Amino acid sequence: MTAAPALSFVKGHGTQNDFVVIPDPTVSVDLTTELVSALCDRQRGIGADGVLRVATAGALVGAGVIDALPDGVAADDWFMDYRNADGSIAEMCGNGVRVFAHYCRAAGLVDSDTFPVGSRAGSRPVVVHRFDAVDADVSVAMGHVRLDGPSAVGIARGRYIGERVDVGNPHLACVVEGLTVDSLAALDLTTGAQLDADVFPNGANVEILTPLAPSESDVDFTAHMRVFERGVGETRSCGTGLVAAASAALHGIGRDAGVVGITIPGGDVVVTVADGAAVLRGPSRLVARGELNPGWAVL
Ligand SMILES: N[C@@H](CCC[C@H](N)C(=O)O)C(=O)O
Repeated sequence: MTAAPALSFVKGHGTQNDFVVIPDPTVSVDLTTELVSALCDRQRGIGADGVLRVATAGALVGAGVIDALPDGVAADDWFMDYRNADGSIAEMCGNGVRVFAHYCRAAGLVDSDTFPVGSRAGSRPVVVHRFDAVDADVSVAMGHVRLDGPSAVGIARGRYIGERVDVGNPHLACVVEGLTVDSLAALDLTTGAQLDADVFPNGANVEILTPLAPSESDVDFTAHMRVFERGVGETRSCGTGLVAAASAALHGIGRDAGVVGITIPGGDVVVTVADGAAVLRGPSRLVARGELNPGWAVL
């Protein structure tokens, strides 16, 4: 048993998908599974859906945290070293990139509103449309979206068919015919999502959404969604999941492009799909900053 180290942190969220941000430019924090789960624990830690370590890609390669620079990522790029609440590593986190970019801009790590954020899935260029110390509005170029065909998931006593979608990380996006906002809200996600392990050997995130409704506003369609995340459980939002859901829903009505506004329990985002790629736009809020005491948890 070891005592958890003293750490400086920032707490932030993107549509209530919340993160403990750990600035660690020298990569001196050993982000073990135990440390990450303690940080994310809502009773004994700060509480969050995940951890975002802030360091350059080059420093993370030098420390052996990542093996090599991922595609398109330069050594000097700020890199989002993302961990799920259970301590597992995921390739990408769309809401995390918004919060990460907001933190980098507000902390003065970058002096431009457009810059690349490194992730294990590759470079994710961002545009910070506006920011202050607390709030920001950020777009993330989420890269290539790959639709891989159908699969099924069991949730409570129901079985849902969805589209497998790779957004750098794996998803099953299920558009449910006849699902209303009320029946979506009533869905029981407490017992998790049972995926086909042969199809998803590394697990996946599962999105359940209402069919696209045509919109008269500044988006083409709207939908409502809930999500069950790999390594976390139900969260109030998932950026990669929103991109997967918008892409699958458009595909389901025979379109490969469109602007979709999606409401999740944590708020609203806009996903623009075109040319096999997507842009995610939404808010970021930096809620608090502080210091964890030495020995704040026993690991
Ligand atoms: N909340 C994230 C996704 C985080 C990773 C996911 N749980 C996984 O394991 O793939 C997002 O906003 O995209």
